[in-house]
Formats: sequence, structure tokens, C-alpha cells
Amino acid sequence: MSVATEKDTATATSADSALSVRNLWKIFGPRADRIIGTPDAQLSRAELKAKTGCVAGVKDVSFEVAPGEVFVVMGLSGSGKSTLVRCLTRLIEPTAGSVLIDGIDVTTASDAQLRDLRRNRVSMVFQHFGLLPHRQVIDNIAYGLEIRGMKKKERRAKAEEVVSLVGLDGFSHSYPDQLSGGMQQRVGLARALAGDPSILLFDEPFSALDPLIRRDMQNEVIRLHRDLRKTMVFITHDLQEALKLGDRILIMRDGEIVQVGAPDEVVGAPVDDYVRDFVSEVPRSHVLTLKWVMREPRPDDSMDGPVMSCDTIVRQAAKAALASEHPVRVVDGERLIGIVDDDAILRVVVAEEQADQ
Ligand SMILES: Nc1ncnc2c1ncn2[C@@H]1O[C@H](COP(=O)(O)OP(=O)(O)OP(=O)(O)O)[C@@H](O)[C@H]1O
Repeated sequence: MSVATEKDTATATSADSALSVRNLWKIFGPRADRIIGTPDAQLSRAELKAKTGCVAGVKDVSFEVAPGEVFVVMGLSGSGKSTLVRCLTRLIEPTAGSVLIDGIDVTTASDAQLRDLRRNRVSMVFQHFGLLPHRQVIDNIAYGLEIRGMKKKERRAKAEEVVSLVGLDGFSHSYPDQLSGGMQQRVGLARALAGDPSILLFDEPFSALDPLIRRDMQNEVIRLHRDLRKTMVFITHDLQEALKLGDRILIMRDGEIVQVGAPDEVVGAPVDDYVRDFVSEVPRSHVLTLKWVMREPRPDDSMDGPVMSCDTIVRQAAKAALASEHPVRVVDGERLIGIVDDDAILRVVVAEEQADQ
């Protein structure tokens, strides 16, 4: 679902980023602000806790999110995901660092700027939908618009537009408790979209849903992103969800960044055993692109094989590649950058099938 290509995101700077996080810290506990800049800041989370009683929830985290990108933050329980996402709009006050949204420095924003940011620019979708039980779906969706002071007729019309967008047609006048969990989360999604924010923050929104409904909702997010091109920051502890939704994935451990990369980079080149362990069960042919299995072209290579983009997923390429007598020519735009032989495809697919047995 990439809009922001790797190249775009790699060159994104604070000026053209939708979100820019620089050296962000959140330390919980007494005199937390005195720790940063001292040797104690380098201690592991456990050591810091033992020595000072403080917990480093987020530790010197920096990243940029490009406009229209889906950026996933992933990590096990306690790794600091929720703290990080809450620091972005100062629902939790960061201890140090800066957060820029649409070029506005959230960490130094005035109360009025912060209010504007939370009402108009950033919306959150939580696991617990937080719907108002005595309000109909339509008025739950319009709630943020009401806070903004929009007139009833106008806000209901706006909310009605989003009702269709998230597949809630016919449910506008239902009450939350008449809806299933998945439908309630659609209301949460619609409420977040109604204000037309520039960034959507998702904090484990689908964790409590049944697997099938969860898959539906993930597809819904993919569809909405395709249609609306909103910048999204999505928190999850589920690697499959991260790989499915993310243009890039940030993997956290003990408050720190372990790796940031596109799904194929995380699976194809894990930076350490922690990430390797995480991705060990992932079916590689579903994630790796031809870039990861191609070799250098040689002068004697046949030029009669199929041409495929280097971003083609191996599994999608497999059928046509294996059906051709000639190797696949891998291109980046117009440029030939590699060759993929049948055995390179088979190595990935067969290894995966053996792992399944
Ligand atoms: N208010 C707080 N006071 C002290 N420590 C806290 C507080 N909030 C979070 N922490 C600690 O900060 C660390 C990061 O917690 P956080 O909730 O951000 O992790 P998480 O990755 O979101 O986990 P989960 O998936 O379980 O929500 C944990 O060690 C947690 O115990």
C-alpha cells in the first residue's frame, strides 16, 4: 500500500514530513528529567529502575513519517508503543525531545495550539472504542465536530458521509450496544475520520476483535488508506498486522528502536537476533520482493524472459516466472537491475513449505 516509496521516506526531513520525532524520551518516576544527559541514561531499563526507581518508557527515539505513509510501531508488551504514541499529542508529557506535526512543534505548543492539533489535525483510534452509549452512531461520529462548534445539520451531514466510507450504511440511528465489536470499531474509525485529520493514530485498535473481524478491519484500513491517502501511525504487537499494513515498521524493545524498515527489509535483513526471532515464522515469499532474490545480470543471460518490477512480491512472481523457459528480468523503472532464476524462487518457496511441515 506504499505511497511513500523507500526513496521518499529515506530523504524525508522534518520540513516535508507529516510527523517528525527527534530524540524523544519519556522517563516515568521521580526527577526523571535529571537523568537525560547523564551516564544513567545509558543504563538498561532494568538497571535504571534498580538504581533510580525510574522507568524509561521511551528512550531517545527519532523517526520521520512521510505524508501519506502508513508507519507501524511494533513491539512486545512493555516495549513502549503506547507511551510513544501518547507522547505524540502530549496525552503523556514527554521528558525530552521534539515532535513536529505538520511543521508544528508539539512539545512547545501553547494550550491553544495543542487543542487545535488534537481537534483538527490528529485523530486517535483506540482498542476501547469509548463510544457514548446514549448517542446514536451518527452523533457519536459527529461528536468531535460538535466540540469544534459545528452546527447540528452540518455535522450530521459530514458524519453521514463517513458512515458510508466505513461501511456503516443503515446503522446511523443505532445505539452502540446494538452493534458488534467490529461494527463499534467502525464507528470509532468513522469518528476519527469525520474531522478530516491530517494524521490518524491507531493504538492497537483491533487487538480485542475476533481474528476474522480483525482481518476485515485490517482490510478496511488498507481500503481507506488507498482512498484517502491519510498519514497513519499504527501501533500493534502483531507482526502479521504490521507486515500487512505498514509501508515501514519500527520495531521497539525496552523503549528503544531496534530496527526501522519496509516489511521486506525487516524480514529480509533483520538487524539482530531479536528481530530475526520475531520474523522467523513469517512466510518469506509473501513479503520478500524480487530485489531480495535477484542476481547480477550476465552477458549470456537470455533477454526473452518476463520483465517484472523489483518491488514484485516473490509469491506473486512465482507462477509466471516458473512458467517461462527464460529467467525473469528485474527492472527498477526502465532499468534492468537483476535476473531471477527459477531456483532462486524455488529456494524461498520450498524452504517455506518445508518449514510448514
Ligand atoms: N505511568 C507509568 N508509570 C510508570 N511506568 C510506566 C507508566 N506507563 C508505562 N510505564 C512503563 O513503561 C514501559 C512501556 O509501557 P507501554 O505501555 O508504553 O508499553 P507497550 O509497548 O504499549 O505495552 P502494551 O502493549 O502492553 O500496552 C513499561 O515498562 C511500563 O511498565
